[in-house]
Amino acid sequence: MRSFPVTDEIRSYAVTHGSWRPDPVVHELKVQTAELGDAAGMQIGDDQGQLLTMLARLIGARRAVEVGTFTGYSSLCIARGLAEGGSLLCCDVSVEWTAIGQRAWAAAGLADRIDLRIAPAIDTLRSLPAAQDVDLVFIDADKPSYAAYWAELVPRVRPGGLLLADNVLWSGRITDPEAADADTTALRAFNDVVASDARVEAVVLTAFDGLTIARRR
Ligand SMILES: C[S@@+](CC[C@H](N)C(=O)[O-])C[C@H]1O[C@@H](n2cnc3c(N)ncnc32)[C@H](O)[C@@H]1O
Repeated sequence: MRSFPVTDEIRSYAVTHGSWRPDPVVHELKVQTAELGDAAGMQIGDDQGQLLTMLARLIGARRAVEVGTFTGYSSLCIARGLAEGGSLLCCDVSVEWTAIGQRAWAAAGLADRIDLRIAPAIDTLRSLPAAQDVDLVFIDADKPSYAAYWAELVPRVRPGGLLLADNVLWSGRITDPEAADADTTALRAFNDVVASDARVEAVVLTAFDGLTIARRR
């Protein structure tokens, strides 16, 4: 088994050898996000963004749901991978952060594909129709609610659809016996829920901050 530390240089090399390289819209979005200070660390990287686009393309996603939008970069990556006529429902509680995203989506010509709901995500998800017609889900919000989001979303994902959950290895703290904070504890419980859920088949990528990819049976 080979593994090595992924430096910024390696990540940049990888991204420039993939499709969907950062363009001026993405550059401006990153500049505005960086101005937020520490919060900017919540934004996914370009390599993960390319993967989101590719996964959406691979399954021909038309209906997608994102839980945790922040300044809209992951949403932009999902939206650009949607099939013609596709739509993305975005859930967040921050008007300030998502306003940055809305400007980027408009500049990228993707605004008409994205429906932003400002409310606690659990309320938005519970208000969705029960129909099993969602193709792709990306969970990247408050960690203690991951299991509740999962419970709402799994029944709504169509067979062959994907549920993705970010940060599931939590910078390695997930296996640190000294780590007993609420987020780490919740992520451990969430990972156990996914691993024992017979409705999906799942893999936990050790890339990024840990990404679960679960395929609905
Ligand atoms: C890690 S950030 C999302 C990052 C984003 N996916 C990206 O890559 O740019 C988490 C987001 O979840 C949102 N959030 C936290 N608690 C929430 C809740 N209960 N309901 C909806 N959104 C929530 C925060 O406002 C924040 O924007």
